[in-house]
Formats: sequence, structure tokens, C-alpha cells
Amino acid sequence: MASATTNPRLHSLRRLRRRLPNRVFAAVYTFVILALFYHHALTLLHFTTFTTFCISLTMFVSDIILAYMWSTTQSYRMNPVTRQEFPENLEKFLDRKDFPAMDIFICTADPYKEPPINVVNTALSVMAYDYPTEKLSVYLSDDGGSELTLFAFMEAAEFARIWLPFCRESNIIERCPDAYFSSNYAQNPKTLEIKGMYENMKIRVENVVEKGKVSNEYISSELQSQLLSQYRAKDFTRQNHPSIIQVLLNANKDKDNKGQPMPNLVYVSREKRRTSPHQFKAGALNALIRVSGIMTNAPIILTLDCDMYSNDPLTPQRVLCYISDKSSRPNLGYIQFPQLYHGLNKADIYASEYKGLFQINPAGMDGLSGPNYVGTGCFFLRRTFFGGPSSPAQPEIPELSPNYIVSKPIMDQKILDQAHHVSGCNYENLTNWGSKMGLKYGSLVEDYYTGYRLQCEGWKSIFCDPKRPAFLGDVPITLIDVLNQNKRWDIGLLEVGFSKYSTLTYGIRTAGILVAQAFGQYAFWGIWCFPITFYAFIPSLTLLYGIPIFPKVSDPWFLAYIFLFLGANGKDCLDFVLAKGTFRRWWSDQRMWHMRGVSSHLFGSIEFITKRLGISTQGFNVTSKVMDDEQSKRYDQGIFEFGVESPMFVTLAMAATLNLMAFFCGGIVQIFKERNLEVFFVQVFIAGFAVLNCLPIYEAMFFRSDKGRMPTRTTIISTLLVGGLCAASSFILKM
Ligand SMILES: O=c1ccn([C@@H]2O[C@H](COP(=O)(O)OP(=O)(O)O[C@H]3O[C@H](CO)[C@@H](O)[C@H](O)[C@H]3O)[C@@H](O)[C@H]2O)c(=O)[nH]1
Ligand SMILES: [Mn+2]
Repeated sequence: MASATTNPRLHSLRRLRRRLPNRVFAAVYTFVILALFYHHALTLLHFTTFTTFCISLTMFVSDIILAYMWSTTQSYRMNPVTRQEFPENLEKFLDRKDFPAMDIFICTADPYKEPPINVVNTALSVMAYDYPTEKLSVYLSDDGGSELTLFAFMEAAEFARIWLPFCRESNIIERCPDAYFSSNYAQNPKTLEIKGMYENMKIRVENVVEKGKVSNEYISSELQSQLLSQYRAKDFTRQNHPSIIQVLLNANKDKDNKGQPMPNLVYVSREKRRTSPHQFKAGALNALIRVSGIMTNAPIILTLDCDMYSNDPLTPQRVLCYISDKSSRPNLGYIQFPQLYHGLNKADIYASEYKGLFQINPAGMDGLSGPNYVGTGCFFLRRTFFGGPSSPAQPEIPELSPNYIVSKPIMDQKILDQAHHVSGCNYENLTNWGSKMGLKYGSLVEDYYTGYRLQCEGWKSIFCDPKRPAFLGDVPITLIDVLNQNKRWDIGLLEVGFSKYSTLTYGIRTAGILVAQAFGQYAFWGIWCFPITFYAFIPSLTLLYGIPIFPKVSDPWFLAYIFLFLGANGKDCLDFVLAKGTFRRWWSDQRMWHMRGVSSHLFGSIEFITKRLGISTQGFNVTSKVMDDEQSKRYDQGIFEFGVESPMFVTLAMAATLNLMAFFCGGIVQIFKERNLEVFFVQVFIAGFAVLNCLPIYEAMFFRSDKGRMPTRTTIISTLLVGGLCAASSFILKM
């Protein structure tokens, strides 16, 4: 076998030239930060009143946090790399018949928030991979324990017999049926016939979901009726039911309509009891690791969220370009693809693209020890879930060991019994699942936490970011969904940041400072709320009362502020645009960064504290993937969707109102009446910048009448609170 890095090669790696300017810039920036700290210390020492001391201290603390977060981003900039794969050369190195088997996991949790027809589309898109079909096994985890989802998959299994040969023979690239039929496809009798079948299936599935149950007219066989009757047992609820495992397609037996084998398709709804914790998605994935271990035990596992369909049939072959070449990265544990989305509006108003999180930073981490796991679009070597590279963990039964070879067919009664056994809700008691094996428990963001711990164990990873997106997902289209999702991440991430596995202690010790810093950016994501909230409220309040808190324009320290502000934003914008972003989307990105600071980060941090104190418990609130027509329309037009009441909107509206008052009242007084712009420039600038960022909020508060506007009560409450805040401040500031 030729070496995979010489010609013809399987993959290549290039270090980006920007790493040198990045390092120089980081050095200069660090110097200015330290200088600013010196200035802060001087100011603190020379305080005049207790109030000014408190204000200076708060601003100093804010800047320390900003500086820490800035320092964590430097890890991504030290050595960014880019990779390329050459799947066209794969078969020169590896015979198609020697391709390893793959187990594909798809998670769903709620048929009303995650429409089953979309889950079916995701499954069909991966079943149709350009890969030896009999080597693929698709496992669907249904945490919603719903007959609606099972029904949808029974339908999908039948449609797949037509869809798979069609994709293969017409060699189409778009293998997600819904995406294909919404594209500009060749409309001939054959495609139209298949479209008709697809629409028929879609209508059946949607009707069943609308009715909330599978009525008799949809049941075509005694077997189906038996299967569905399990859900109608007494006391069956989504939180309380036995394991249901159903092999819907069997690669050894089932053939498509052209006589070729089908992939395995297995429906799994693990056992749930109110008395046993089920550990949300991490628990679901661990159950799938075991069930698939018993049934097929493929050496490669792909994990997918139900809304991330495959957009490229060659993806598994791309992955083989790395996996089949042992020299590609020693201790390779997983290959992560970026989370990319379809249906973003032009400006990406909610910054759902998370270009930093999903594209720029992983490329930076790839130059260190590899990107983090982001929950979906990630191919693992099964072995990765069983202890570190040099400290393997033995599962409690030998059949689960990653190198165990399954000899019995998938439908063998023994196999089925054992699969039920390992998906039981008490199976994990007194085992290493969740600690030394499988996905790690203890955080609401199981993906981040697991990836981080795997890297601490010594596993490395690869970031694979091909030109044609490998997977495409849905984005939330209302602000409240976006902020709630963020809040869940904040809580889960802080759970890691303040655990015994904190990046600051355990991380630095086991993974080294650069890698730990890269993970630290997210572990402490929630603490952005402090500097952003302080900067949103203090400069504006003090401006209103004519108290200067920043250096005046003629003061040399003013230049330090300007440099730090322009430097951080300019660099961020440059990286964003270099990663094929637009300025408009960058603007949304920085706007959402500010908005999250006074809303989701703030409440996420508060809820993290209350959870720690045992006052409340936060679960995994699944993000809705349902598209309301009116909301979709507004989203497509780039209009912010408020619509519902939420404390997060109150703080947002407060920050918006206060800065508007500060900019116009405080600003005008200082500029025109007192002629003091020189002294108040920074404060006026901050308020003005905030106002610019808050334009959609004012619009939603005062100028809109559609259903997505800010609820009147929220507007009133926030205005009253701003009034109260001003009154209290006037009392304190004049002390
Ligand atoms: O008890 C649960 C809860 C969720 N899920 C599934 O987990 C996936 C992600 O849930 P979603 O509501 O879409 O969360 P997001 O915040 O959009 O997802 C991001 O953040 C999660 C961690 O909070 C990761 O698991 C995801 O991969 C990542 O895309 C979905 O397929 C769900 O069906 C389960 O299987 N069981
Ligand atoms: Mn999601």
C-alpha cells in the first residue's frame, strides 16, 4: 500500500499563513491589555468617593473578564489549519468490499417539536449514502416514545426500497427527499412518479401526527397493529415505558425494488421510568452504543441530530480517507464536520450560523489537538468510547467490547433479548457508562463535555470541512427559541467550567494550556453576561447623571480603549469575512453577542446558580423545529420575532431603553449644553453603539403591530424598571 500522503494521496493539510500575523497581533494586544490594567489599578488607588470606587472596580472586573475571554480565543489563532480530502483516490488504497461497517445514530425526542417526516428525511439521506449498503446500519433513538415516530419509520422503510435504487441509478447528489424535491430537479415521468410516492408518504405521516395517533385506516398488517399496540398499554407514557426495539429493515434479508440489499434500519425507544434518571441525549446515545454493539458493533459510529440531513453521499468515503490512513493523526478518536444550516435569512439575524463556534474555532483547534465534538455530524471510532488510547475500559459484558465480532444475525432472538436488556433504564447502575465509557454525564451539553473529556484522555480529532456541506440542519426562527437554546448551553457549559474537570485545573493539567484555553472559551461562556451587562448599564446611567468614567479624548489612555475596541472587533470581523462570511452577517453576529450578554447568558448564569443551590432543576428543553407559516415569513424578511413574554426580553428592552435615553438626553446635554463631548466621548459612543444594535428592539417595542412584536406588558414593565433604576441611581450617584 502506498503512503497516503504521497501521490495519489487521500488527504492534505495546510497551515494558514495568518498564524504569524495572528501571533504578532496577540502580543501587541496583550501588552495594551496589561497597560490598561495598570491604568485601572491607578484609578482605583486614587478614588474620590465610595461610589466612584465601586464603579471603577466594576469596570475593572468587566475588563478582566473580557481580557480572559479574549485570551482564550488566542488558542484558535495560534495555528489554524485547513484540510482537503481526495475520496476519488480512496479505492486505490482500499477495496470497496473492505470498507468498514458504519452504525449511524439519529436522535429524536419529541414528535411535536421535531416533525417525524423531517426525521425520516434525515434517515433516508444517510441510508442512501454512496457506500456498500449492507454495511450501513441506521439506528433511530426515539426519546419521545411515540407511535407517531415508529409509524413514520415503518413508512420510510417502504419508501426507502424505491428511493435508494433511484438515487444510485440516477446518481443524484441531493439524497434527502425533501431537499431533492424542493431543488431544481429533472422533471421526467420517473422522478414525478417518485415524487408522488414521497408526497403520499408525507401526507400519511403528517395526518397521523395531526391526529395524534395512528388510526386503523393507516394500519396495513397484523404485524403493524401488534407493534403499535405496545404504545397503548396501560400506564405507557413517554417517561414511563419498556424498551421498544424494532428492526424495520434487515440488511441480510431485505432487498430494494432492484434486488440490492437494504441497510439495517432499527427503531429504538429505550426503557424509561420516572424513578431512574435518563440523562437526556447522552443517555440516549449510550443506549444506542450498546444496542448497536449487540446487533452490529460497527467500528465507526456517526451521530446525527434528527434535523441534520446528509447533503453529500460521499461523506463516509471522505471519512475513510483519514481513518484508513493510520498516519493521518495518531490516537484519532473522531472526525467532526461543521454544523451548517439551510434556510438562514440573508443577514442571519439571530447569528444562528455560529461561524466562530462551528467553523473558525474548530479550524484553529485542528492545528492543536483537534476540534471539539458538536453533537451532530461526527464520525467516531467506536473504540473512542471505551477509555483512553492507552487506558482501555472493559465493558461489563464482552459483547459490548469494541472489537467483539457479532456472529449472530440481527433478528436472532438472543440478540433481540440482549438488545432489550442493554437498553433498560437500570442497566447502567454500577457500571462505567457516563463516566469512563460512552458519552459523559454531568452536563446539559453532553457533546461539549464528552469531546473535552475525550481530549483530556488523550484522543485527538480532525476537522473535516469540505466545500460542499456534508450535513445541513434547521435553525430556530424565533428569538425566544434561540435564547432558550443558548441558555441551556450556558447552564451545561458552566456545569463543566465549575466542576472538578474545569478547564482551568484538570484541563490545563491533562490537555495542556493551549487546548484547555480553547475549551475554556466555552466552559465559561455564561460569564460574558457580566462585562456585557455592566457595559450596557453603567456607562449609560453615569452619562445620564453627568459622571465621566472613561479617559477623555486628549488623554493618552483614550487611545488604549480605542485600540482594544477596534482591535478586537476588527480582528473578529476579518476572521469572519475570511471564513466566507459577509459583513452583514458579522454585524448580526456581534449584535447577538451583545443581546445574549443581557439575556440568555445572564439568565443562564442565574439558573446555573439556582441549580447548584438545589433551588431548581433544568432539563433538556428540546429546540422546536416546527415552522409556523407567519413566523417563517417574518424570519425570511429578516424581522425579529419576540411575540411571547419572557424575563429575557425584559432585560433586553431595559438595556435598549436606557441606552436610548442616555444617548439622546445625556448625550445632547453633554455635547450641546455643557460642551463636554471630549470628556464624555466614550460613554456617548457606547450608548450610540448600543442604540444602533438595538434598532430592531425599538421597532418591536414601538412601531410594529404584527404578532411578533414585543408584548405590550414587556414594554411597560421594562420602562417602569428603567425608571426605577434611574431613580435608585440618582440617589446612589449623588451620595
Ligand atoms: O432527552 C433528549 C433531548 C434531546 N435529544 C436529541 O438531541 C438532539 C439535539 O437537541 P436540540 O433540541 O436540537 O438541541 P440543540 O441545542 O439544537 O443542539 C445542540 O446542542 C446540544 C447540546 O445541548 C447537542 O446535543 C446538539 O447536538 C447540538 O446541535 C435532538 O436530535 C434531540 O432529539 C434526545 O435524544 N433526548
Ligand atoms: Mn438542534
